[in-house]
Parts: sequence; structure tokens; C-alpha cells
Amino acid sequence: MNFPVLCLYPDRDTCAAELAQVLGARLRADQLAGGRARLLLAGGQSPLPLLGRLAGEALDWSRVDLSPTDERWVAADAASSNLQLLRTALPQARLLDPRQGPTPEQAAQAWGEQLAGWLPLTAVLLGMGEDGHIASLFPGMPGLTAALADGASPSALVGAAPVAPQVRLSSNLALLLRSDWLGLLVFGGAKREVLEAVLADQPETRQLPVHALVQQAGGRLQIHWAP
Ligand SMILES: O=C1O[C@H](COP(=O)(O)O)[C@@H](O)[C@H](O)[C@H]1O
Repeated sequence: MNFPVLCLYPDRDTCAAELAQVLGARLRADQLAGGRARLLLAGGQSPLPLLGRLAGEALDWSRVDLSPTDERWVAADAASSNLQLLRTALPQARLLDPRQGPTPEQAAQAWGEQLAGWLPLTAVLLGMGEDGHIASLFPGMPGLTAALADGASPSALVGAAPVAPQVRLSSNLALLLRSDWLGLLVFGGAKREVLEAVLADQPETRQLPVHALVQQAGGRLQIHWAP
């Protein structure tokens, strides 16, 4: 396996500023090439310092297609909605709501089909939980093996979180990997310990979704970490 690229920063603001520039440059390049830029961003807390800075990048946001990497099955405007997080920070982007159907299964199917039409993506920025989950692919959840399978068709699925809101929608790993730029944003000491164990291929980490990400993406993955 080629090792992921590790980018270590002294603090979260420095990390966010650097990432905003990197992502802005990627999105601009696809727009200058005459197309639309296509971006998937993690939800949760970690992207917060990044999003405001990203909004300040000189881009034609109306030509950026944006979707969360995963979503909680809550109202689109709920405080815990990943879409709401993105909509608040980047209102001018063309946002794709993962709620593309009346049930989680129907929504995941239709959302996955729309995302598959965006491939290859310009950039994907993932987050990670302390339990080693990425997007809404949680350790031990039903359907995890298929969701992480190398060579699966890019799609979306219904995920199951151990904490509320438990019903999730998530891109599968194959879809997340179909990106010209792939990053993992990780803050804090506890998550760093998880990552170091994964990078050392310690046996107890081999069932973790982030382990599958590291193994399958290898040197294409950039890990951005700050305390
Ligand atoms: O539930 C989720 O968790 C992860 C990690 O979130 P964080 O708050 O610890 O940064 C996130 O990447 C994912 O998109 C989200 O739905």
C-alpha cells in the first residue's frame, strides 16, 4: 500500500485556511476547464472552521455542485442536518439534498444515482469519528461489508449510527474514491491515536471503515490533522 499524505498543522485555523485554498484551487481549475465543479463535504463539527473560509474563495459558486458525504434522516432544516450546515455556509452553491425520496431506502437509491452522474468528482473531504467511522459508514453496522467493498458500484445506502439520529444516508466507499482529490479532516488527540493505529495496520483496526479508506485510497488520500 502507498502511504497516505499526512499534513499536520499547529492549530485548526491554520489547517482550515490551508484546506480552503487547496479546495478553492481544485474547484477553480475544473471551472476554468469549462465544466462544473463537483464537491462532497463531510458534515459534523470538524468542517466548521473550514466552511467560512471556503465561502471566501474566488469561485463561481453557481457552478459548484455540492452535496454532503452523508446525511442524518432528519428534516432538511434540522440543526443536526449536514445539508443545513452546508446550506448555511455556502448558500450560493447548487446543493443536492440527499432526501431524494419518501423513505430512507428510496432516498438513498435516488441520491446515489444522482451522485453517480457527477463522477468523477472534483474533490471529496471526509471526516472521521473517534469510533473510526467515515461518512455514515459505522463499524459493525448492517451492510457495512458491501458498503466498503473494493470494486463496488458507486452508490448510496442507508446507514445505521450507534447514536441518535440513528438512520443515516451515506455514499459508499467506491463513490467516495471516485474523486480527483480526496481528503480526510481529523482534529484532536483521540482521533489521531485511532489514525496512527490504522496507519500501523494494527489488527484491531481492520474492521474500521477508516481502515478500508486508507487501504483502498493509499497515496491518493491526504490526511489533514490539527490538535
Ligand atoms: O456523523 C458524522 O460524523 C462524522 C465526524 O463528525 P465530527 O463532528 O466528529 O467531525 C462526519 O464526518 C460525518 O459527516 C457526520 O455525519
